[in-house]
Amino acid sequence: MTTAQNTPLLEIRDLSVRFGGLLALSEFSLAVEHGEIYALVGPNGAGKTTVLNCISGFVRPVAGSITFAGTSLLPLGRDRRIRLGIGRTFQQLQLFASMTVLENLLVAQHSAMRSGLFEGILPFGRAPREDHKARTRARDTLILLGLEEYADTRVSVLPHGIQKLVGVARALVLRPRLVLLDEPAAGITHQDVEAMAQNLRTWRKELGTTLLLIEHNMSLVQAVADRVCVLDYGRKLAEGEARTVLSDPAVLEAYLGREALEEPEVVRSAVHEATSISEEQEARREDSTC
Ligand SMILES: Nc1ncnc2c1ncn2[C@@H]1O[C@H](COP(=O)(O)OP(=O)(O)OP(=O)(O)O)[C@@H](O)[C@H]1O
Repeated sequence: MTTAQNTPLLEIRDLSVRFGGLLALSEFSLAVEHGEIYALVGPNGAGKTTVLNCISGFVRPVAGSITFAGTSLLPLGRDRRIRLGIGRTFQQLQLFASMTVLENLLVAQHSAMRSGLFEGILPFGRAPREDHKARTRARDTLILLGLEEYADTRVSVLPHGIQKLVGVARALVLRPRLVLLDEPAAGITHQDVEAMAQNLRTWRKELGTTLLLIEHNMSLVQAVADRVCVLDYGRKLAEGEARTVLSDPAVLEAYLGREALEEPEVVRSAVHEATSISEEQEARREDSTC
């Protein structure tokens, strides 16, 4: 193992963010290892998206540092961060709805080219060989995500679950080292959640991508996350293996409120919910680590 791999791929130290009088993040620290699937969870307004926004450059913290692959991120603009290998999906998908799936992936690469991500690649039309490369990469990404049948379909007519996958494909087509996923399971069916869990494991394995995801869907978190961090009021409340962290009374209280915690039945069912990883999920987790 090289020295670079001995240090975390992403390291956040003592990050604080203010929005006017609101302290959205307070001395928040986090380290994500190479190849890890790391989940950030917590109640609404806890500060999860703010963490992702700080990493990708949409929000500037008032204090702290973020290091990615040994490079300090905070002095860098958003394009530079993408060029370093940080990809991202959004809660609001931000796809071009009137374009086809393939065109969305080509546009993503085109934008990256313009910002210098793929140095030497010229815009479409002017360099047919490079256009061919971009199309090949887009098609490969669609195959990896099982989306090839939708390549020539307009995004607007696709079901929401498929659109979410297209959002992920758009991030993965640039082959990021780290991908930030903002609620990949939001608004998708139970069946799609299963598929999403399988996908996350496949992407990690096939592309060697490290994944940092925000998620409210605890089934998905338990199925895929190597580690979980719970945020509450901008502070880290707990961190560790999903099953342990999600049954921690302090975590349950943050989600359910103190009154609910005093109701043994509520606690029992919440703990059950938080710890009931099916045998099937366990088996798949073991498969993916082979
Ligand atoms: N641009 C902004 N301006 C002002 N306040 C903001 C801004 N962005 C976030 N906030 C506030 O900061 C706090 C943290 O927000 P954030 O979106 O990071 O939470 P979250 O954990 O992602 O919530 P959710 O799960 O509901 O998406 C919230 O109180 C939110 O209202």
